[in-house]
Amino acid sequence: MSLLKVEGLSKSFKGLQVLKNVSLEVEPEERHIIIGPNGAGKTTLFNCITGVLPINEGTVSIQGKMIADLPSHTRVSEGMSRTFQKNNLFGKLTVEENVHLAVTARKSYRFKLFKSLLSYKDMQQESQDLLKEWDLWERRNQTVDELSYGEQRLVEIMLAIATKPTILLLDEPTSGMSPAETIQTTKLIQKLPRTISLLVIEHDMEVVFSIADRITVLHHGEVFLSGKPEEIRNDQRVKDIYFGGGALQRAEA
Ligand SMILES: Nc1ncnc2c1ncn2[C@@H]1O[C@H](COP(=O)(O)OP(=O)(O)OP(=O)(O)O)[C@@H](O)[C@H]1O
Repeated sequence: MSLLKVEGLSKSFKGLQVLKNVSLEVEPEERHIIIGPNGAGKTTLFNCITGVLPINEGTVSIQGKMIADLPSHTRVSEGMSRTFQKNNLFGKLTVEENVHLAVTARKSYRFKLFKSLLSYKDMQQESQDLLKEWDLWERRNQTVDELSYGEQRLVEIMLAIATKPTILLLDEPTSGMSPAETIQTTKLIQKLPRTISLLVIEHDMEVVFSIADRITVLHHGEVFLSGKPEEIRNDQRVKDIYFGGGALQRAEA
């Protein structure tokens, strides 16, 4: 059974149809990347899957459970977590305080009946482990506002991981990052445990091809093609219509 299944999803804004009959699946352990030009509807698709926007038609399910009518915040308890294109962090708090809040929120949400059993030390340890795994240990006492944009994006991914998702949606995780930060972030995403399935929007083709098990091409709000990275890379229509050859050729180099 698919972990995430989207079927026949359509979305319009005041008569402008932005998504048309979109269907896609994410299998357990899969790393599924969505590509497509600006305005193709990628972020709108994420907003519909995560419940930030209501959908007009179609279904969204996680492990067979229909979630299209669930409010956005309750989808975390179904194992879904996401990052946004714009940071969603507490800028005046330190990096460690941000991660600690995310860990605490998850634990108190899942175990609210047993609050007295929660160990502050366990949560602190979990926060510190995350900071080390995500190469942010040296930055732990700095406020988020003091970090570079790329580091802030890294913190945001780390906070999404702190909710212990089974499926993680990353919206352009490397956008606005320096080349070095992009390489670092790509490596960290590659190192994520396979117990976290990924659905990722990404423009950087080198990042796409170094992460993807499967790629879906979205074009004018419709699924243009979906397949294994090599099928997408070698598809002449994708090369011609989408990238004019350039982006894919750079990724091949
Ligand atoms: N809230 C909204 N109201 C009206 N139109 C919207 C809204 N959100 C998105 N759109 C329109 O929907 C279309 C798809 O936008 P979307 O941001 O989903 O594309 P995208 O593929 O994520 O683009 P990008 O790669 O630039 O982030 C665009 O034409 C956009 O103007």
